[in-house]
Amino acid sequence: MTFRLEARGLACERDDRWLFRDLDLGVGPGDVVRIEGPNGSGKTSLLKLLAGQLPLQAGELHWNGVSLRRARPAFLANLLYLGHAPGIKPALNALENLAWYQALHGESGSHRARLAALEVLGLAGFEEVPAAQLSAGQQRRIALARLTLSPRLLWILDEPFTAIDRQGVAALEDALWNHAAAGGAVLLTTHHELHARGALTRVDLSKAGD
Ligand SMILES: Nc1ncnc2c1ncn2[C@@H]1O[C@H](COP(=O)(O)OP(=O)(O)OP(=O)(O)O)[C@@H](O)[C@H]1O
Repeated sequence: MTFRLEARGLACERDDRWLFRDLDLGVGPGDVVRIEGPNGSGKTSLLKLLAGQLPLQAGELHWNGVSLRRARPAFLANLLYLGHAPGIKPALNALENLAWYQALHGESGSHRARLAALEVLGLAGFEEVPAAQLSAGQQRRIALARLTLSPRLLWILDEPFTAIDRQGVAALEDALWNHAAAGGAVLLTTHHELHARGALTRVDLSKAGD
């Protein structure tokens, strides 16, 4: 399926300072786009704008040529956004977290599929442990299990490699490139060096503002 997210003239002001201005970018099938810049340059803010989590201060977003103001439901139905924090419920176990997430996003999903996703993420044996009792990396892995469960086309991922060990990093890199090769798209921030296995677009915020 073809799709396209287009951003035109985006800007973000924080504390009387422009983090970026007049920013254009587009993403469609097969694209991996890495947002780069030092701490505080606005990478998370940009991803939040692109994911519809922050109101636009300037510019426009279009999904398949239609303004996001009108296309928001179709856009959200195709978006998987993983924020900086793992975004999981500490009192729920891994299986319950995935079921909760799927219910929240109107996705049907089987217990079996959730078990399989947790196994892929190396959480076999930890499925029923409350997330609060898991390590930071294991908690991140619960969040990342959504990637293997969800059929969504556009992934927006904020520092997805945080707290993940070397083996997990390699598996996640595979998942990102496989998603793009299968016709999906990935927009991400990471301080981890990403090994390009396809076309990698870089958007540098270090000189995009004041
Ligand atoms: N909710 C907020 N209200 C006001 N200022 C904010 C808010 N969130 C972030 N900022 C400011 O915006 C700037 C950019 O923050 P942002 O998190 O987008 O940067 P980043 O490039 O993702 O940084 P890092 O690499 O450290 O994750 C920072 O100076 C931060 O203090």
